Amino acid sequence: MVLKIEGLKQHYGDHEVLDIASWEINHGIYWIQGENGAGKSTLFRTLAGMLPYQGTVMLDNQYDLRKNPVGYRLGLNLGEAEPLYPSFLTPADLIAFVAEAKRSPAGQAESLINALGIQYLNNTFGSCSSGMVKKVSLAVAFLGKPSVIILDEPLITIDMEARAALFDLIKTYYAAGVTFLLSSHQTFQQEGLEVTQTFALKNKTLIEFPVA
Ligand SMILES: Nc1ncnc2c1ncn2[C@@H]1O[C@H](COP(=O)(O)OP(=O)(O)OP(=O)(O)O)[C@@H](O)[C@H]1O
Repeated sequence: MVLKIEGLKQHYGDHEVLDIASWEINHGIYWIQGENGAGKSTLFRTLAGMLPYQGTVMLDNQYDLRKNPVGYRLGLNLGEAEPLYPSFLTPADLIAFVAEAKRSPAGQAESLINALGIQYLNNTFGSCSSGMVKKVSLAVAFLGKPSVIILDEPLITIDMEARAALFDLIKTYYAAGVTFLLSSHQTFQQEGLEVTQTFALKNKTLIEFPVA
């Protein structure tokens, strides 16, 4: 089991967004669909350990998000839908910082930077285009040796070249054993990406999609 959720509840104030009794996945590429506001980003942020939650989240049968936060966080990366970084920071600073935190192997950051065509590494985020910020956030999501990479709306704002590079990266990392959770309002099919299973986030929970 790569990822297992039990009794997961999530709310903002009185507004309950997630109520997932049980969900588990093995190695694969999973497409998480859902209407605007269904709770996809909330689920991903919860799985990334960014929000307090009720329930249990377990990675690789051994890292409980609450009990083994360091092992868990080394094993699961999130690329946010609309990443925001301090405007004074540079992509070079951010990538170096995350590479160290995620214990990234030598040369990995450079190869991701090249693959995604990230330029102007030493200009501040304040002067980067939104597509460039997104590319940096995608590179950062691959750093280290994660077991799971979650990419929330990975296709927004990036150009065709970066899109092709991203799908190559997903295929390469998947072949090396990484599991992906992807959300997108566009289909992945035309990119030649074989999705293991599709789920829809509906009525606060994850259901197999299409429903049999
Ligand atoms: N920080 C927050 N505080 C309060 N409510 C929030 C917050 N973030 C999200 N919500 C609410 O939680 C619900 C789920 O939002 P979420 O962003 O997780 O949905 P989503 O499925 O990712 O939507 P989209 O497809 O539009 O990105 C929405 O009703 C949203 O208004």
